[in-house]
Amino acid sequence: MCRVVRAIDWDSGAVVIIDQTLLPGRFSTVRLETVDELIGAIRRLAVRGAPALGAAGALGVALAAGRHGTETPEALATVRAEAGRLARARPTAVNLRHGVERALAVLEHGPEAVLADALAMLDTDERINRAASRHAADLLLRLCPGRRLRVLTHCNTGRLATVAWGTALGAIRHLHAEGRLEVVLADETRPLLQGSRLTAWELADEGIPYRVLPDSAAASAMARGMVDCVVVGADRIAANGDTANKIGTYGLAVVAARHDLPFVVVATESTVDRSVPDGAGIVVEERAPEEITHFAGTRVAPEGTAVFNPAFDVTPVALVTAVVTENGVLAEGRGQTP
Ligand SMILES: CSC[C@H]1O[C@H](OP(=O)(O)O)[C@H](O)[C@@H]1O
Repeated sequence: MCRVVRAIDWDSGAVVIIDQTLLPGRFSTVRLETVDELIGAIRRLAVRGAPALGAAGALGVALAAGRHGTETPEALATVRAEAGRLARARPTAVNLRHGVERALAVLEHGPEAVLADALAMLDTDERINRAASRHAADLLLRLCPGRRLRVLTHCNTGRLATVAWGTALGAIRHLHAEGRLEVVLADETRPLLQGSRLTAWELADEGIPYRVLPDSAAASAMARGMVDCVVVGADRIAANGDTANKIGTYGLAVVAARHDLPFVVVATESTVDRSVPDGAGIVVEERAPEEITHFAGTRVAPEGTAVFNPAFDVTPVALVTAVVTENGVLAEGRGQTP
């Protein structure tokens, strides 16, 4: 197992991240000393995942406050302007905005207070993720009694997407630790391959059995009886439980419902946006065409190819067995959970 380094941390006046664009081939950390550098890292998904982005939001405000100070109205205005740009770096992931807002709430108390609060957030992240994923694992065991589970998951929701442990992948870690996991079926998760690059890297590092599959094979795997349940993360959850998550999640929910398989969303309360009544109000990030027209830097689609490249989709809560957070079941869709 590699030395457990947090996906995002603070060191001597800089935000330090694992550069996830280089995994699994190269494990490398990057020091980010300005908000603009942090925004760039967020936009290219060097740091990613809802809870990790929440930490990035809070630590980014600490960077700005430390760099500009908070003594004068002009300094405060500069910090707030940088914080606003940071919060907009990825529009769907509400944790990023929540992390920025949390930090701005203590800005008047000075840079040290902002940093102390952000570091406290880092330290509580693992406890929160372990609690949310514990509730999810217990639910999965109630829904699928008596056997070791074959769990299909999408994207990456582990310690690379959070500060520690993970949400959906955290539930898988609990199941594995208790001998209740047979295999993880990890969608590769095009176009950026968070599944085959990052989830596979985390699972291999811990000796957790897994198979990677094309996103397009997930429906067939469920139809062929290879899957007991589906567990995914979230990037924004509306007040009614509608969930925005990595593109492809909605299709998994439809097929899971078709085959009457449990479909469980694991998230933290910080990913719930109660200002949005339902999924219709969730802004979905559109990403660059090159993510589709190129593969590993090589053009694979003709010049001039138009693309549709949303980073997320929205799953109606009616298709979800349960949305689970550190407080337990937040919302239920398809019938009562036992
Ligand atoms: C534990 S939150 C992980 C969540 O974030 C991912 O999106 P991205 O890789 O673009 O940051 C994906 O939607 C995961 O479910």
